[in-house]
Amino acid sequence: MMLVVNAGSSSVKFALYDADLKDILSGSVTEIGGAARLRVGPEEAAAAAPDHDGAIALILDVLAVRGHGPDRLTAAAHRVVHGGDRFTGTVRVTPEIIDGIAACIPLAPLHNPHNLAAIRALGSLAPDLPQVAGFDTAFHATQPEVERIYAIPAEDRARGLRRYGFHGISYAGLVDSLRAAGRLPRRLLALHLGNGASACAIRDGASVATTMGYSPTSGLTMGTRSGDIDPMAVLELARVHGIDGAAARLNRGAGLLSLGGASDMRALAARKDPAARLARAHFTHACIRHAGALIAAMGGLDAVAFTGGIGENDAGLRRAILDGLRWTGLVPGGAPPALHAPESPVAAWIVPAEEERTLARDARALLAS
Ligand SMILES: Nc1ncnc2c1ncn2[C@@H]1O[C@H](COP(=O)(O)OP(=O)(O)O)[C@@H](O)[C@H]1O
Ligand SMILES: CC(=O)OP(=O)(O)O
Ligand SMILES: [Mg+2]
Repeated sequence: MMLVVNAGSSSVKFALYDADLKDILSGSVTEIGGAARLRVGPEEAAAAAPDHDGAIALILDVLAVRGHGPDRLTAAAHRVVHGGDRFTGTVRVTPEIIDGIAACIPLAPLHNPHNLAAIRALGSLAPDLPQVAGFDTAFHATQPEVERIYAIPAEDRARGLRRYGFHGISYAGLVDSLRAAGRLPRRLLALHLGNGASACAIRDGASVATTMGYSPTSGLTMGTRSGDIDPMAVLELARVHGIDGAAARLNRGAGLLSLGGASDMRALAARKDPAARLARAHFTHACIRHAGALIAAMGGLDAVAFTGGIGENDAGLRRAILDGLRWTGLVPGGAPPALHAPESPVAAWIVPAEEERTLARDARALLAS
């Protein structure tokens, strides 16, 4: 039995699979630090999870109570968000790998610490349990050099200052799902819209360009992250608030939270005041504007796919984004999971994020090799 742990910026999701990757149990702790909720299978309830460490401990407790303690596991697989230059594939966790993941913490402060916390918590409960790490950055290793590099001096580029891209486990799973359904188009615009949000141009199943770069702070407007902001504005923030203060503002105090007073899209959708509307409008505009650049980067558009908590659930926001893409020829319509009218030359789909299953499949392949 394999346990998969997916620690995102606002949630920790988990799934248990048997040796054939059949589902045994899955669940999540969401809205960590806010009105946290624990879901185990079909049951959902309010939970005490003030932070990610609390959420991970809660999940391990719940699993143990249900007879799925660490002693019953044969392997664990973890999502790790930033792999830097070092990790471009799934790896077996060793002390050196843990050091390598820790070295990437400054690049993904909302993620890598929690990814490591889950690895360490299981490592101390079950020291002999094989653990595997899959990286969000790996899917983007196919991007061309012009997309990958920033136009900055060579010595700074040599320090690893380049675009990496994230949500790669989600995009890889999405490509697999569409391919399995016989619907993988040549030029796909994929939007992973969750607490963290990004979009990716995928040509023939491979990443060509994406909105996130050096860190998961750039690109689209997010729950608490700014998305794109001029580098000189970042320096001004650092001058006024110090470097750590600027980093905290850009990662934890910006985005929907700064515009609408809440980071949670569902909460914003329920409000009708101007601040909530502006936050949703900024998010929508960023998606449409970046979509244009991504469509150009892959030379046109055959299909759009929405995934992530917002992408899968917020019909109003999806409609607004698709309306903004009518210039591509896309005609919104149809019945979910299809989002396009029968005559539309461009398709659109909802594709549930399958990060846990994708991690499990990769981990199983690695451990079998
Ligand atoms: N029904 C819904 N309508 C609008 N937004 C939703 C809905 N369900 C979930 N969301 C939003 O999805 C986001 C969380 O997405 P998720 O992918 O689970 O997060 P994470 O990035 O932490 O993995 C939150 O902003 C949440 O409000
Ligand atoms: C990379 C990233 O932003 O992940 P999440 O959406 O899970 O926060
Ligand atoms: Mg996520």
